[in-house]
Amino acid sequence: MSGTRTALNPPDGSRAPVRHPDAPAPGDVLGGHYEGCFGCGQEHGLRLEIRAGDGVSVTAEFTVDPIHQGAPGLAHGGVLTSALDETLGSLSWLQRVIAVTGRLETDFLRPVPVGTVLHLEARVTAVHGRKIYSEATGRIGGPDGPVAVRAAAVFIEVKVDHFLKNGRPAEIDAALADPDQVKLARAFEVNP
Ligand SMILES: CCCCCCCC/C=C\CCCCCCCC(=O)SCCNC(=O)CCNC(=O)[C@H](O)C(C)(C)COP(=O)(O)OP(=O)(O)OC[C@H]1O[C@@H](n2cnc3c(N)ncnc32)[C@H](O)[C@@H]1OP(=O)(O)O
Repeated sequence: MSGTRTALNPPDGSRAPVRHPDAPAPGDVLGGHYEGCFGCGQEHGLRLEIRAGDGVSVTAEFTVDPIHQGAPGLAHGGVLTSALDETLGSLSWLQRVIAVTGRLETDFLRPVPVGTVLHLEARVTAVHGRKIYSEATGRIGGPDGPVAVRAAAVFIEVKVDHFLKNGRPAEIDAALADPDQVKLARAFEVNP
C-alpha cells in the first residue's frame, strides 16, 4: 500500500475550489440527487439531509439508530464511512459538477454509540483536472464536539454517460422517465 496517501494529496498545479454562482445559499437543504440513493434517499438507508455551508462546504446530522450497529451498541464503521461518502459526494451541488468517489480513507478516532447524533461537515480543499480533493469530519456532542470520524477523499468528475453506460437498465429507464432527474443531471453537466 505504499504511496496510497499520495493519491489523497493535491498535486502541484491544483487550484482552489470555486463555489458555483448558482449554488444554494448557506443553510439551504440541498435535496437528494436520486430517491433510490442509500445515502440521501428519504425512503430507506441513511436518509441524510445535507445543507450548504460557506465556500465549498456542506453540513449534515446523522442519527445512529439500532440498525446501524456493528458491535453491540456501537455504529458500524462501514455505515459511518457511507455517511461520510454521501456528505462528501454532496459537495458536487456547490460546484455544479457530477462526481463519483475515486478514493476514500476513513480514520475512526472514537466509538460512536447508538443514539448519537453525528455532526458531519465536508469541504473541498483543491481541484486538479477532473480530480476533486475533499475532507470530512463527524463530531459527537455538537458541531464543535470531538471528532469521532474523519475522511479524506478524491472524487472524479464524470458526465451523465457514466450512469447511462454503467447503471442497471431498470433504474436508468426510471430515472430517464423522471423529468426532474434528467433536468438535474443535465443542469450539472452543462453548467461547469
Ligand atoms: C439522466 C439520468 C441519469 C442519472 C443521473 C444521476 C445523477 C447523479 C448525480 C450524482 C451522483 C453522485 C453519487 C454520489 C454517491 C456518493 C458517492 C459515491 O459513493 S459514488 C460510487 C462509488 N464510486 C464509483 O463507483 C466510481 C467507480 N470508478 C469509476 O467509475 C472510474 O474508476 C472513475 C470514473 C472514477 C475514473 O475512471 P475514468 O476512466 O473516467 O478516469 P481515469 O483516467 O481513470 O482517472 C481520471 C483521473 O482521476 C485519477 N483517479 C482515478 N481513480 C482514482 C483513485 N481511485 N484515486 C486517486 N485518483 C484517481 C486518475 O489518476 C486520473 O488522474 P489524472 O487526470 O491522470 O491526473
